[in-house]
This record gives sequence, structure tokens and C-alpha cells, in this order.
Amino acid sequence: MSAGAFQAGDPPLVLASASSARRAVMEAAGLRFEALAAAVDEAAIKESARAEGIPAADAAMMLAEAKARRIAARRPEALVIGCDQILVLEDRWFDKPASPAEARAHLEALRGRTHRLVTAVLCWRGGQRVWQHVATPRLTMRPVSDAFLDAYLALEAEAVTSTVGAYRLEGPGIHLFDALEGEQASILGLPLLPLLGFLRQHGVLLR
Ligand SMILES: Nc1nc2c(ncn2[C@@H]2O[C@H](COP(=O)(O)OP(=O)(O)OP(=O)(O)O)[C@@H](O)[C@H]2O)c(=O)[nH]1
Repeated sequence: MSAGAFQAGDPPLVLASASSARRAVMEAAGLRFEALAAAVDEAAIKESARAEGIPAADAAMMLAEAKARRIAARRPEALVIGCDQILVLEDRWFDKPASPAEARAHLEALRGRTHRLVTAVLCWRGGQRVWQHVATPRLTMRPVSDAFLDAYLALEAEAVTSTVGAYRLEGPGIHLFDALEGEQASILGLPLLPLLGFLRQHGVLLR
């Protein structure tokens, strides 16, 4: 399917993200878009949100908006999509692990428990937020053995540092789980069904 088969020509779509998984979700849906990474100090925003007791969903939305606004300044004619995902286990927030060793520590904390992927997406156009949505898929991880973790980390190697949960659900990460609740695209970082609904309503996609 050629990209953009369902798309009106205007406005151009821009995904304000460096995430290969988010790009893959948009490409698989046949959307024509440009992906631009937004240089935003996510750690600083997250840290101050935490310090102010701001809930994860609001913090993720703040981050998504910061990325969208940054890119909208370069693409004023576009409809810009910003996203952010925070992994929450009870009251702990997890970021992408900085190393395979940190990935192992994350997985040891997550195994045998259910965590949430608080996933915010928003659309920015003409200098304002025109749509927003938060999806919160819940993932129940098996109480995997140390031997399994050894094998999993050896297989995934550096890939475990590119995702917020140290797993790629569309890859070997599926072996970690007993149960999943929520849209797979949301788990990958982009709530696609709600976004497509908005794009149709906004006249960007054919109904
Ligand atoms: N491939 C894959 N990526 C996942 C999965 N779960 C979460 N992610 C990714 O984990 C990352 C979450 O971190 P974010 O800070 O939201 O995004 P990012 O990677 O920094 O990219 P930006 O949008 O540029 O901030 C995103 O890239 C998600 O796509 C998964 O199961 N598979």
C-alpha cells in the first residue's frame, strides 16, 4: 500500500519522535508523515513533575506537548504528533534503562507483577493543542527465572536500552508476559486507534 492512500494532502503530518517503534506503527498503518526528533530535556521535565507530585499521565502529556511544540516551531504548516510513555509500577516511575545491567534490575523489579505503560499522545496545529489522549495498557509479567533473564538479556543485548520497559513486545519480549490489557500500538508507544479516529474527524484521513 503506498503511504498516504487514505490521506488528504493537507496538512502534512509530522511525528515529533525519535522512536523507531512509533515510526513503525505509523508506517504499518500506511500513513505518509515525516519523523523529526525533538531535542527536549525529558529528564528535567520528569524530575520537576515528580517533585511537584504531578501524576504520571499529566507528566507524560507535558512531555508529549514539549516535543510537539519544539517541532511545530520548525514545521508551522504541519499537524504535529507528540508522544511520551512512562512505565509505572505502584508509585515508581521507570525510564529507559541506561545499560543492560540496569535493564536487568528493571526486569527483576517488574517480574511477577503488573505494571502500567502510561502513554500520552497529542496533536498540535496552528499554535495550539487540538487533541490529546492517554492510554494506560497494563502488562502482567511472569515471575521469570534468573536463567531466563540471562538468556533473554543475552539475546536482546543493547536493544533492551531502547525501550521504556527493557522489552520489545513485538520481539522476544513477548516471552516475559502472562497477560496484556490494551492496544498493542499503545504498548509500543503510540495509541493508534484513538489517533486515527481524531485524524478522520479532523479531515486528515478519509472516513
Ligand atoms: N520496540 C518497542 N518499543 C517500545 C515498546 N514499549 C515501549 N517502547 C518504546 O519505549 C520508548 C518510550 O520512551 P519515550 O521517552 O516515550 O520515547 P523515546 O524513545 O525517548 O522517543 P521520543 O518520542 O523521541 O521521546 C518509546 O520509543 C517506545 O516506542 C515495545 O514493546 N517495543
